[in-house]
Parts: sequence; C-alpha cells; structure tokens
Amino acid sequence: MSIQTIGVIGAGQMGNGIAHVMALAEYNVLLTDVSQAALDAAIEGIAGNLERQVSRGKVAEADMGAALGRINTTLALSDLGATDLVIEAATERESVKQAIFEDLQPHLQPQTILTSNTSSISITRLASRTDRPERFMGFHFMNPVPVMQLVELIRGIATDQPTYDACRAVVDKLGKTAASAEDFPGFIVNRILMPMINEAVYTLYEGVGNVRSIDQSMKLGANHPMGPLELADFIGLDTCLAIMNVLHDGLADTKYRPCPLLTKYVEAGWLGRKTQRGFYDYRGDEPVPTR
Ligand SMILES: CC(=O)CC(=O)SCCNC(=O)CCNC(=O)[C@H](O)C(C)(C)COP(=O)(O)OP(=O)(O)OC[C@H]1O[C@@H](n2cnc3c(N)ncnc32)[C@H](O)[C@@H]1OP(=O)(O)O
Ligand SMILES: NC(=O)C1=CN([C@@H]2O[C@H](COP(=O)(O)OP(=O)(O)OC[C@H]3O[C@@H](n4cnc5c(N)ncnc54)[C@H](OP(=O)(O)O)[C@@H]3O)[C@@H](O)[C@H]2O)C=CC1
Repeated sequence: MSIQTIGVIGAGQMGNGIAHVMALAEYNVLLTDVSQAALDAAIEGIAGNLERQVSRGKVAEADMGAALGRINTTLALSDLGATDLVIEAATERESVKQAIFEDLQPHLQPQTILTSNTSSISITRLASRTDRPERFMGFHFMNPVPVMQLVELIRGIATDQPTYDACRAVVDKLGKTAASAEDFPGFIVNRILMPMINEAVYTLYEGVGNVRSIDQSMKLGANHPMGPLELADFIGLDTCLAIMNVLHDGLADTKYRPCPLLTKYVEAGWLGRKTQRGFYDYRGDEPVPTR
C-alpha cells in the first residue's frame, strides 16, 4: 500500500518531531492534539528546529518552507479519517491511547494502518481493542526524532506482513534504520535503557552520588552523550515512570520497581524539561541540579 498522508496524534515532543521528519520526507501530515496551544507550540517548535537545520546546512531553505507547508493541524480527531497511516504519540497511558483508538476508528478508511509510538505498552493488547489488529503495529521513534537514527518496529501477534512492509518502507524513505523488536514490555531500547535510568535515580536516592556527580560519571566514565538524570529530564519523568510501571507489571520482577524518588518528582509535577523542573531546574540561564 502506498502511504502519502500521515496522521499524527499528540503534538508533544515526539508528535512534533514525527511531523517534522515526515514532512521533510514529502509526506502530507495532519497533526492533532487536545489543545490548540499544543498545536501552536508544535508548529513553532518544528519551525525553530528546521531553521537550526537550515543554519547548519543540513536542510535547504526551500525544503524547509515546503515541509512546513505540508503540515496541517486540527483539533478534530475525525479529520484523520482520510489518512493512509496514523501514528499515535499521545501521553504514555494505556487508557488514553485506547480512548483515542476507539474515537478514531469509526472515521477511518478500512485500509488505513494504525500505529502507536508507545515506549512500552503491549502492541497486541492495544491492537486487540481496535477493529484492525492485523493492520496495527508499534512504530517507535527515538527522541529527538530529527536526530536519532533508529526506529523500532514492533509487530503485535496479529500484525500482517503488508502492514509491516508498508511501515518499513516509510522508515526507509525517512533515511532512518529500522530494528524489529518482539512485543514484550519496553521492547528493546527501553527494556535496557529505562532500568539504567531508574538505577541512576536509586543511586541518587541512596546518596551514592548527587545529580551532577552521577551525570558526570556516566558522561565521562562511560561516554554517554547525556548523563542518565539529564536524559530522564529530556525524555520526561512521567514517561520514565510510566515505562518502569509497564516493565514492573508486565515482567513481575522486583528488579524493575520504580524508584520512590522518581515517583515523588512526578507527583510534584517536576517532569523534567517540559515543565522546566526535574532533576535539574531549567528556569535560569543554566540548568541547576535540584539535589
Ligand atoms: C523513551 C523512549 O521511548 C526512547 C527514547 O527516545 S530514549 C532517548 C534516546 N535519545 C538519547 O539517548 C539522546 C542522547 N543525547 C544525544 O544523543 C545528544 O545529547 C543530542 C543529540 C540530544 C544533542 O547533542 P549535543 O551535541 O549535546 O547538542 P547539539 O550540538 O545542540 O545538537 C547536536 C545536533 O542535534 C541537532 N538537534 C538537537 N535537537 C534537535 C531537534 N529537536 N531537532 C532538530 N535537530 C536537533 C542539533 O541541531 C545538532 O545538529 P548538528 O550536528 O547538525 O550540529
Ligand atoms: N519522550 C520520549 O523520549 C519518548 C516518548 N515516546 C512515547 O511517545 C508518546 C508521547 O510522548 P511525548 O511526546 O514525550 O509526551 P508529551 O507529554 O510531550 O506529549 C504528549 C501530547 O499528547 C497530548 N495528548 C494527551 N491526550 C491526548 C488525546 N486524547 N488526544 C490527542 N493528544 C493527546 C498531550 O496533551 P496534554 O499535554 O494537554 O495532555 C501532549 O501534547 C508516549 O507514548 C511516549 O511513551 C517514545 C519515544 C521517546
């Protein structure tokens, strides 16, 4: 099946990045969210990121204008009815995602492929609540989407080969690399990455190091581009906690128990960069550790 128009649900940091790369690859994009403010912020963010790519010679100025022209926004989920592929990138909560698919389904063409950018939730379970489990799969981008090379492709138990092939062709057209992962909690990247981040929070909680020493240790001692606490703030602490809960519930092993300090930050609404405060405070000129 030929994909030309892509619907993106959720205009947060991932939805915004997905719309950006799809438009640059000449797909028409229809981006939706529950708030107009989120849609406006996403368009502004995409324009800013494209401008940076133009200034660094990564994108031609004319391509930037054309890409922005290919992105339309709407508050009405039903407008996504005419798209060929839908990528859901709303909040990492199963009930939110299920409600979106339920509301969207009656408006979709029968052949439309439904996908989720979920970081951890069972693709098979999400698919089973839709009218098209064979045309449903996991389409998992990494953050920041315009920079990261990998896309994890996750088949649910019922996903058919034409659906996988169509999604694979989109990844190829983006110039990114696909990795196939089986449908188990956290798939590949987050099964490995998130326990490391959670362990960094335990290291902080137990006083083994402070925020700065933990991040510095992993940057200078293990050559990670960002320290684990800086990365957690970048991903979003609510998303990190949601992923740990999926690993803990789905694999029933205490090694995945979320650190109580991570829970406390989320309860405080200190979700990282997106709320200006997490393991660092971003409200000043330089990020300042909060512990
Ligand atoms: C939670 C999940 O489900 C899965 C996940 O995504 S886990 C998270 C995975 N991501 C990571 O681990 C990211 C780790 N961090 C990094 O790789 C790097 O710190 C980083 C790429 C984010 C930034 O790199 P940096 O060297 O510190 O910063 P900076 O020089 O500003 O940026 C590097 C490049 O990225 C570009 N960039 C950064 N953010 C961007 C964005 N949002 N859009 C477009 N370009 C962006 C910059 O323009 C720059 O481009 P050039 O190389 O052409 O100059
Ligand atoms: N952050 C990361 O590094 C990565 C995240 N992901 C996954 O991508 C998804 C999105 O994450 P991310 O972009 O970081 O999250 P954000 O919190 O940045 O964005 C989520 C967006 O979805 C919106 N939203 C919530 N409910 C609905 C709804 N019913 N319909 C439409 N939009 C809705 C939110 O609006 P509001 O704020 O008003 O609630 C918000 O704008 C999650 O599943 C996450 O696990 C995948 C890879 C990496």
